Amino acid sequence: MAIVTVAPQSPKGDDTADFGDFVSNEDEELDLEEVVEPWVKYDAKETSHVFYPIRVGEVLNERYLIEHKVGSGGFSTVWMAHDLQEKRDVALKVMSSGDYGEHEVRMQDEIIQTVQDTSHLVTYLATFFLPGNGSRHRVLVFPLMGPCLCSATLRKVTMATRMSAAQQLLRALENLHNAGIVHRDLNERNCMWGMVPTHKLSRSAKYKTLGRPLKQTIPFVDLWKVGELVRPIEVPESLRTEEFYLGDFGIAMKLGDSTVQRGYPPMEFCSPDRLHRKYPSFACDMWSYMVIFSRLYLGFPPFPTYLKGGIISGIVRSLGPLPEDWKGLYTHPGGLDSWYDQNEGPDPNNDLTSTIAYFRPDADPVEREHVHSIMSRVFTYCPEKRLTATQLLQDSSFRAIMERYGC
Ligand SMILES: Nc1ncnc2c1ncn2[C@@H]1O[C@H](COP(=O)(O)OP(=O)(O)OP(=O)(O)O)[C@@H](O)[C@H]1O
Repeated sequence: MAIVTVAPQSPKGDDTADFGDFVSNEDEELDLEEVVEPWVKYDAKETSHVFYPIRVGEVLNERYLIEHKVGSGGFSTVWMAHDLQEKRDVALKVMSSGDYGEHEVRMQDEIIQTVQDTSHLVTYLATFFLPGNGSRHRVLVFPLMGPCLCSATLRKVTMATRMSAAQQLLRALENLHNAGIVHRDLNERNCMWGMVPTHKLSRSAKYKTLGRPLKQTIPFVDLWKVGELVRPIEVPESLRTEEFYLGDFGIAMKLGDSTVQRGYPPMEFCSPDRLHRKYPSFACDMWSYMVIFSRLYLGFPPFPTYLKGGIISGIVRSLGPLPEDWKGLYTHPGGLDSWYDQNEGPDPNNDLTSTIAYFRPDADPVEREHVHSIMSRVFTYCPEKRLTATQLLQDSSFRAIMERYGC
C-alpha cells in the first residue's frame, strides 16, 4: 500500500465554512474537559509519545477533510473525515508520535491476507504519515463505524439486536482464531455497530444528526501548530445498523510469535489466567468475549469491581477460589491470599445463577439455565477447559438462546 508523507493544508476557498462552536464560558469548558483527551497528551514536555494536534476544518494528506471528532484512546485520537477523493466519510486514527501503529498495521496486513472472512473485522482502507514536531505520526484510515458497546447504546437496543451482536462477534472471533490470531484486547470500546453512510448529508445535516462540534483550542501547551479539543460525535439510533464489528488490533498477535506487544484488555475484560502471568491464548479472548456476552445479555457486567481486591474478588465471589498454584503470580499489587483458599466456595447469593436471576428476572427458568450453561463453560479458570469460539457457536445452549431471539 502506498504511503505518502505530506503536510496538512487548509481547504481552499472555504473560509466561511461552519466547523462547529468554540466554548463560550467556563461551564462549557468544564463540560468539554470531561469528554476529551487530557491536554497534556499534546505536550512534548510531559510525554515522549505526543498526540498530533488537529483542528476541525483542516485537510490531511491533501484528501481527508476533518469534520468532527470520534474519540480518543491511550495512543491515538480518532476523527471523522470526509474523503474528498472517494467522496465518503471515514474514521482517521491518528497515532501518537513514535512507533505506535506499526504493529497494528502489520497485524492488519496479516488479517487481510490470512483471515478467510473479514466482513466483521474493522480493517484499514489506507495509511499515511503526518510529519510532526521532530517526529512523525502514523494515520490509519478506517470505514466510519457506529456506536461502541457503551451502556447508553445498550439501553436503547432490543434483546434480539443484542443477541445478534453476540453471535456476529463470536463468528468474527472464530475467523480470527482460525487464522491463528489472538486479539488480546476484546473490550466494549473495540466492538462497534455499523453506521448508515453519512456522505450524502451536507455538513450542517451531519452536525444536526451527530451533534455540533463543541471545541477549544488546546490550552496551556506552546504548540507548533493549531489543534483543538473537540467533543465527540453522538451516533443516534437512526444511524446505527444491525451489523456488529470487532476492531483495534493494536496488541493482537499471531499464536507462536516470539515477541509479544505489551498490554492487557481493561481489567473487567481480562481473563484471570492472564492476570496470573499465563501466556496470551485464544482462551483469554474467550473469557473477554463472555464478559461482553454477559454485558449484552444481562445489560450489566457479570462481576463487580467494587469489592476489596477489585475485579478478581468479584470473580472469586461468583465462581469460587482460583487455582492454588496461581498464588504469588498475580500481576498487580493488592492481591489477596483468600482468592486461593480452596476451603471457600462461590457465594450462593452472588454466584452465576443468582446474578442471572437478579439481572434478568423476566427470563424463564429454561432460558436462564441455558445462559448459566453458556457462562459457566467459558468462565472457567483453566484456559484449556474453556470452550473455543467454534465449540460455543455449536453449543446447544448457545444455539437455543440465539433461536429464542430470532438470530
Ligand atoms: N473506525 C471507527 N469508527 C468509529 N469509531 C471508532 C473507529 N475506530 C475507533 N473508534 C472509536 O474511537 C474511540 C477511540 O478508539 P481508539 O482505538 O483510539 O482507543 P481505545 O480502543 O478506546 O483505547 P486504547 O487504544 O487505549 O485501548 C473508541 O471509542 C472507539 O470505539
